Amino acid sequence: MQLSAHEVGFRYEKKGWLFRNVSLTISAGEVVGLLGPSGCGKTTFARLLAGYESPHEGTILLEGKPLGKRGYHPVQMVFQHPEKAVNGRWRMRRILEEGGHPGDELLSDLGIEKEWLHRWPHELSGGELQRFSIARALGPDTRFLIADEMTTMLDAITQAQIWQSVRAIARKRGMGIVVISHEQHLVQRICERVVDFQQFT
Ligand SMILES: Nc1ncnc2c1ncn2[C@@H]1O[C@H](COP(=O)(O)OP(=O)(O)OP(=O)(O)O)[C@@H](O)[C@H]1O
Repeated sequence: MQLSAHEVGFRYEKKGWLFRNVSLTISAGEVVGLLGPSGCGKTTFARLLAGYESPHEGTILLEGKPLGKRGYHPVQMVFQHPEKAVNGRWRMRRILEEGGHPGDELLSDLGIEKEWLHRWPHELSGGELQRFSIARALGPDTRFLIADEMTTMLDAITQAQIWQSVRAIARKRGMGIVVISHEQHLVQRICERVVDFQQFT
């Protein structure tokens, strides 16, 4: 299983090219880092990989085929601010089960306690809430996870715990991960390969 970008280019309306000629392949089970200064287009590129937007040039292929527009998307994204990604008027169980029914094994692998399922989002810490966002993104059909500054807001211990869990799950499932972060040391510690995105701008 491979997720690949072939000579991908993107521009926002009335602006010049944000990036062009991005060619990158991520294989099942691989952990790839994307580094680059703020504003160079990393999040935009991540949104293309996850199918939120379409490129103006080039193609994004999963296993050699264009990404489908319908059904469960096998490339899932987790963002920096979990509180923005959840409905504050739903309890955690409902939020978690929005896209399916994650098994007990996944919840325990991510360190999610059963008791948290009855709480409201504001009754959890940022790290606890981010574990739910990750669980929601890791449906059984997820093949690639795009972690866009996924642990930037968390303290070093929580950050390390979450990455340990996510990497273990990825190894178990053969899932690929794209790590987008400003934190060079984090990227270098957890990624097998690091791509400097600035070269495409
Ligand atoms: N919807 C949009 N419409 C117009 N311009 C946008 C839009 N979204 C982002 N941009 C611009 O595109 C550029 C790239 O943004 P993007 O968020 O992809 O960069 P980034 O590398 O992820 O930055 P950061 O590391 O700060 O999150 C920025 O200049 C941003 O202002």
